[in-house]
Amino acid sequence: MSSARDALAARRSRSKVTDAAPSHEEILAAAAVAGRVADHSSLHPWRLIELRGEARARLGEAIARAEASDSPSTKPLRAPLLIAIVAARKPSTKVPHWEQDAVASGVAHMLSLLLDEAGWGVMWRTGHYTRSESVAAMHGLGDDERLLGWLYVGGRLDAKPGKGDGAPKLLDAERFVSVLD
Ligand SMILES: Cc1cc2nc3c(=O)[nH]c(=O)nc-3n(C[C@H](O)[C@H](O)[C@H](O)COP(=O)(O)O)c2cc1C
Repeated sequence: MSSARDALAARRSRSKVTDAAPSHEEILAAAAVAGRVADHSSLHPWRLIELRGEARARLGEAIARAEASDSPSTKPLRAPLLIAIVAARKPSTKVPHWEQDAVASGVAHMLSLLLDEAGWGVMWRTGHYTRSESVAAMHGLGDDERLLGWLYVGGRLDAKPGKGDGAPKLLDAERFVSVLD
């Protein structure tokens, strides 16, 4: 098992994946760990929805309705498994929605990292239709739930030499970190 530092330094998004996909049990195991992110008042303001098989085609139809298009979108078919990230806002006088959404986003990043570390290809995707009514209805979202997009998950293609097979470059953190004293 790699350290969190090593896993994050090596992580990269994979836009093209094969038809292999992690099982529901693997997603449950990864979600149990991803849900360990800091969570103000432990509200657990998130949930995940796995879209497999025909559900991806139904999402394509919902996207078409959002776009007033005659033909279903084929975008959801780009991976065998889509994991919808839902910010499930809970009633709280102490924790505002933006803090709750930060927790849901954190869970998605951690889940993405864990799946990448386990050898799967992952890419977080959205679109201008992400918060459309038809897409919300297709997922069965409640009034206090908002989609943050989908993790597209599948098997990794063999890396072509020289293409995406090296360690990603780390950021020049001096640009993003300042000090007040
Ligand atoms: C909330 C969110 C939504 C995103 N939506 C898209 C998207 O719709 N299309 C896309 O090409 N990349 C999208 N990205 C960016 C990719 O997931 C990925 O991070 C980016 O291509 C950079 O690659 P890297 O993760 O290997 O550094 C999104 C990322 C986040 C966090």
